Formats: sequence, C-alpha cells, structure tokens
Amino acid sequence: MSVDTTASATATNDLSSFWMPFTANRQFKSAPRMLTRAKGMFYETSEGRPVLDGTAGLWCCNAGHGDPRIVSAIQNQAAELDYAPAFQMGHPLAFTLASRLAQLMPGDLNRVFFTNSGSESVDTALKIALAYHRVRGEATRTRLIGRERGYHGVGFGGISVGGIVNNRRFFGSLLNGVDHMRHTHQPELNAFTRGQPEHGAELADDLERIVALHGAETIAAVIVEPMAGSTGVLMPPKGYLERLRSICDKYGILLIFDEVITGFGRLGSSFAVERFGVIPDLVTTAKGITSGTVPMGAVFARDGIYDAFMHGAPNAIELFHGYTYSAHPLACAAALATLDIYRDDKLFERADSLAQYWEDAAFSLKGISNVVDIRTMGLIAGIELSSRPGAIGERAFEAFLKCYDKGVMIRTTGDIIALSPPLIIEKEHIDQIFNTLAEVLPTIA
Ligand SMILES: Cc1ncc(COP(=O)(O)O)c(CNc2cccc(C(=O)O)c2)c1O
Repeated sequence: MSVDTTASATATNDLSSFWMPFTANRQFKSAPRMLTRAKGMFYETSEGRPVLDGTAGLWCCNAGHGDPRIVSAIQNQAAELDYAPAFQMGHPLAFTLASRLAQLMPGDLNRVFFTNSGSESVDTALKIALAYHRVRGEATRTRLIGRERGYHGVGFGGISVGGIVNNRRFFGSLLNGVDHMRHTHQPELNAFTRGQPEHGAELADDLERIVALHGAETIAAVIVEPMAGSTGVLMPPKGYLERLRSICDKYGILLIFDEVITGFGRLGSSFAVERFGVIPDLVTTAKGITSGTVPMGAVFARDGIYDAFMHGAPNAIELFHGYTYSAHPLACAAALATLDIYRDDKLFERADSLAQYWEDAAFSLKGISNVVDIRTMGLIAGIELSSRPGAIGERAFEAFLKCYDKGVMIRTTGDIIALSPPLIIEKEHIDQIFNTLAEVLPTIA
C-alpha cells in the first residue's frame, strides 16, 4: 500500500499515535486545535479561521511566518546540498553563518558551536564549561549552579540546573552535582513594574553563599536566563546580572546566559548581552536563529574558552561532543536568510521602537479582576492571574481557550499569560491581542 503524504492525508481524524509534547493530550484530542497554514502574523486553523500569533509560535518565529526570503533559501539549499557531515568535514555555509553570528554578538563571544535546539545548546554549554576547567587542570570544578524557576530545556543537563519542579520531579537521580540560587521574583516589592525591578540585585549574593558551602574550586559554571521566560516572564532586578558577573570573576566561575528566548531581538536588542551590557562566558541560543523555520541552536563561547581546548596532538579531536545535524545545511541557509531579514528590515530596532506601545497596551489590563501582576520588556509580556484555590493554571488555561476561540493565540505557564509576538507585529495587532484579553479576562471567574 503506498503511503499518501500529501497535505490531504494529514487531514486525518486519527489522533491516537502522536504523543504530544508538553500537552494535555486527552484534552487536546477531545477538541483539537489544528493549525494548517501560516503567513505573516497569522496562523490559519483547519477550519480556515485566522488566528493571530501572539507568541511567535513558541517564542521562536521572530520574523513572522512564511517569509519568501527564508522559504526560497531553504528550497534552494535542499536542492543544492541537502546534508553534509560537520564531523571532520565541512560546508561553507556553516563557517559563513558562524562568522555572521559572531559579528552580531557583542564582546569576544566569537566562537560558535551549532546544535539543533535550545536543550542541546544548554547541554553543550554545560559540557563545554566542565571540559574547559578540566583542560585547564581544574578537574575539581564539576558543580553546576542554576536558579529556582529556571528553564533550560529538557535534557538531563537542562533539567538538573533548571528550577521548575514539574520538569524535574519525574526523572530521578541523575540530577546531581548541582545547586540553585533563589529566583528573583518579589511581587510584594515589584508588582506591576515596567522593565527591570528596582529591588533584588542582592539575590545574586546567593552565589557567594553557594561558594562558601561548596568551595569555589568545585564550581564550574552558573547558568541563568537573563530574562526568565518559561517560568512566567521574570525580569532581572537592576544590578543583578552585573553582580553575578562580578562574583563569577572573583572565583573563576564561568557565567552562562541562556538566551534561547531573549536572543535575536526579543528584548529590542540583538541579545540580552547587548541589552544589559553584561558579557557572559557562554551564551546559548536557538528559536529565533532561524525564526523557527528549521530546528537549530548555537552556543557562543569567548575566544579564551575555545583557545583553552586548542592544544595537544595536532590531529587530535579537541572536544568530544557534537550532533549529526550540527550546522545542518538547511538550518544554516534558513539562519542566514533570517539574519538578513533581521538586518534589512531592522527588526531588532523595530521591536525596540514598539516596546513602549506594547508596554502601555499590556498595562491597560491593570485593574481587571484577578490580574495580580504585569511584567514587560521589549516585545515580551507576562500577565499574572491569581490562582483558583487548588487549581493552579486553570484560570490561565481558560483564558488561552477563550482567546483562541476569539482568534488570538497566547501561551500560559501556571496562571501566567506569556506573550511574545513576531517582531513584524503592527500596532493594530498589539491592539487586537490586548483588546481580546480585555474582553476575555473579566469573564473568567
Ligand atoms: C531559556 C531556554 N532554554 C532552553 C530551552 C529549550 O529549547 P528547546 O525547546 O528548543 O529544546 C528553552 C525553550 N523554551 C520554551 C520552549 C517551548 C515552550 C516554552 C514556553 O514557555 O511556552 C518555552 C528556553 O526558553
């Protein structure tokens, strides 16, 4: 029997085989929400209904959907060089892209290791950090420090340093050799703050306590999201990142910024590195690198980290790590086309120019029942709702369903609504998002 893989064949009613990620599978399969097309700011459902993409897919479609410049880049690449190994072999696009990315990133974060996702970027950065200390003769530095409420993907490395309990509790004992700083959310001090909170920089001193407990010589790296996205859009308190950098310098600890969400314009700048003016030792990225069109991640390393590995027998492999699809030609082509769009259409500057309008629109929700906090920066917003007793997440999920029915797609984490639209968004779309929320939220008891 021939297998029909055309679009008509995918309009199947058989939902049973796909085990959906991070999804209430039974609820979804009882009332599927199928997206079949996308263009610009909009998805189209299987019923032909337009849905405004308020979350850039999953924080990744920063250039919007269906840009012909990316589409043709992928098509042409598939026809020319569909796949080539990056182990002991190379293809020019990988080197061109790495150079482009290094030019985009501030500081001396000039070395780029390619992965296929944010989770792989995080595991790669953690392994580079551990190996870096070993090649420098400090093999005692094996401990990795994360932060409560941190999200660093779903690899065993990422969930070990991560701080979201549901992402950890089911997966057993591999999560050792880590410690965590406190998260920085202080609603009693900072609720409804526009941008960075005034209070909380001293929370970075948790790292001093961890050093005092374990000994600096046992600690390899600290990893933080400069802006914590998945946990519900938590901004770094003023001075916090600077303080982390200073403490890491004091003890020879590597600082890793996980910019899987904040990278590529989300905060109105190229990266959080640029936005906050703090230079980490490693940066993890993914998502916006290809505007979500082809899976790809990239880890940026400072020159000194790369140089530390470049010793020993001249024909020896310096780092025993990498993926079959590292620097995949289609991903490289999509990424180069995406970077061209960010540059030519000035999407980062555009995000910065719309940030005030976006913020004012978000804060127009203040005063609606159950809205207990609003947090914004660049083109990101977190709208926190109070939780129903014993039913955390239900209010926000109800808002998600109602917004979807009204033609707007939002994301929720717990009872926090997370919004992160494509950077091509127009003011009319911003109005549509927040007018829809203004209609929906008062109807949720
Ligand atoms: C900071 C950070 N680090 C790593 C990852 C993992 O990336 P991959 O998924 O590509 O392995 C992420 C991903 N973040 C992510 C992914 C999907 C949904 C949501 C949400 O908050 O709704 C967030 C992330 O936000």
